[in-house]
Amino acid sequence: DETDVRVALLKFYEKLSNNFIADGSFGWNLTSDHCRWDGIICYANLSSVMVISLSNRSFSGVFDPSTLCDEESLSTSIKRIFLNDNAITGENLDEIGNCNQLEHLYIRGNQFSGYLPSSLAKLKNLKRIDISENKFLGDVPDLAHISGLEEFSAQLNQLSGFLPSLHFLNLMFFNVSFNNFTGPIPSGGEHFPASSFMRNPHLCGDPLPNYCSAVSSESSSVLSQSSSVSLESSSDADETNKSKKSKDQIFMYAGYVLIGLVLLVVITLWVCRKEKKSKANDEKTVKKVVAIDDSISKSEYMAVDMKSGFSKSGISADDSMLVSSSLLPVLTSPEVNGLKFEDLLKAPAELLGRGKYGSVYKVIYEDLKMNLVVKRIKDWNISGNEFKQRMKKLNQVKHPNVLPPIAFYSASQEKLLVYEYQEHGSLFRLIHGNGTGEPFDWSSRLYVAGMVAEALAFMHKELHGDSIAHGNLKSSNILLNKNLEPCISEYGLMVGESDHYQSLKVNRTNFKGDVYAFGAMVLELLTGKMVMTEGVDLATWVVSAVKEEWTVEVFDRNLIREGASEERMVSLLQIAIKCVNRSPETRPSMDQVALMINALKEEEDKSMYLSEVSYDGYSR
Ligand SMILES: Nc1ncnc2c1ncn2[C@@H]1O[C@H](COP(=O)(O)OP(=O)(O)OP(=O)(O)O)[C@@H](O)[C@H]1O
Repeated sequence: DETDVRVALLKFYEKLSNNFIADGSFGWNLTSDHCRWDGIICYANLSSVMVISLSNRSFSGVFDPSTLCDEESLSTSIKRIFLNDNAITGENLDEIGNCNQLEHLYIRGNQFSGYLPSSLAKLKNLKRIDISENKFLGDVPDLAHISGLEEFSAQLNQLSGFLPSLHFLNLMFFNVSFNNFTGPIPSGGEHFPASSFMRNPHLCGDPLPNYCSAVSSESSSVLSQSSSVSLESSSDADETNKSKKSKDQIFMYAGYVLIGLVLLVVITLWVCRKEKKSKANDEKTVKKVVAIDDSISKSEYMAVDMKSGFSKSGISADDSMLVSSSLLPVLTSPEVNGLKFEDLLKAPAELLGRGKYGSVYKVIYEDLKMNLVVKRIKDWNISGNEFKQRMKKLNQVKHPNVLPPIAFYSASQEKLLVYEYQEHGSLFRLIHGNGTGEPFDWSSRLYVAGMVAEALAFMHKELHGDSIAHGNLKSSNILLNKNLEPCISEYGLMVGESDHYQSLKVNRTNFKGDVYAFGAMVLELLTGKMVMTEGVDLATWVVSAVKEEWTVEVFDRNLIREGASEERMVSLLQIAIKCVNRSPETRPSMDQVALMINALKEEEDKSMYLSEVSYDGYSR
């Protein structure tokens, strides 16, 4: 009953705030509706609690899960608990296992200590857990049977023992760096970057640079059956390994010295001959240019734009000859292994778009199962080396709703990026019509907004340290993949600020710039209007319409006609308006945005479910 729920929540609050008796200042008291308390989100039309969101509130007391999870109406309703970035302690978290609906548990950046509760294994619905930046000790309970787990973040603790074997292929976030884990990285772990495992002195195997010795692997398989066996055999193996390594190192350094000497001789010879050859080279260059142009004109399918685009480009004849015999660095797809720059030049191509910063071509490459898209970026102010580093970095960060480049090419004046062609078009086409009159209903729009927000939040989190934002987020860069799910394309190709944003003085090339662009895109979804039409900016128009209390007028007529929930459309509008705040510091982070949209999605799902149930005559 509701009073029991409030009593339980107040008990939880008192412990969290160090026995500070709730005085109502926080909005929590026995007589008010708990669904309106700060930090509590309930299901739509119900009084059951779905989310407890109390991150970053300076709590320094104890998290006692029994206060929540022993109260039946809470344990069967709570899906998400967020207590990040407080100074909360807690050693006995055992009762958390009774909150069996829990999907997200975020307690990052607190003072938790002691062992992780084995009852975590009972949370069969768990999707995301972040216990990083605490002082947890000992083994991680076996979570292998929780097949829906998407995130396991446990970095910066004092956890030890063997790594749990999780369903690595389903995991989107995994990080156990800065702990004391031992033994080989379980299979599937190699899909994550080394930074997910680093600073665990006794971990070994792919993707870490240190191999596992046979002894340590064997002992690990024995040890994995019995966690109380000593680690002596593995330290013997370490010794053997060390002496083997030092011999290997001597050979390696000798090799380096030899290669260095050979290089020195080659360079000296080359410098001496260069002067003599320079005259002859001038003649050759002319011949090479002719040869390249010949090969292009021989290709009967090549679209004129692509041909002239490439041949007029800043690629010098020497560069072109060089790449025509070398392969394009392939990032993800093994299917394009062996792809050459020359192959791209020869393949039939169709211009998809030409912008201020370059052009995009669809390339039909018959040897592959897929069609390709080649994005040519001109005058990108980034060195070849930086570009390669960036591509490598982006390649390490994978999200199912972010389209990765599959290969790239870098020359002095331009860069090429190769993507897989997505035949279902872009979000821009879906919103502004493609002539087919396909309906784009409210729940699909909300779904798209939520998915893009989650994917962007993921990229921001993973690339925070490298400061790589999307930089050019807009509906034409959201493509529908083969499952018709939205996919963010062109992440990290910061090509400067696009014109209309420049006029608004919005810096797009940082994370808060992405938040602005995301907000503008959500406004486009809600209104069905272009982000910029004849110099009028959508965000400014919407904000002034809302001030004038014309809120309902801004929504796309199709949404009104469909009978979409006005309450939830207004909630999404308010989230978007927060994102397009003129002051970057005031904009929420993408993590917060994703959280808000997901809560809205849950409300939408719940209300659809309720209306279906009452329609079927089962309810009340
Ligand atoms: N991988 C892809 N598959 C299918 N269509 C794509 C792909 N990449 C881009 N496109 C489409 O090609 C068109 C041109 O892309 P381009 O990136 O030049 O346009 P833009 O996003 O409007 O401009 P820019 O990104 O340069 O600011 C767009 O309609 C875009 O949706």
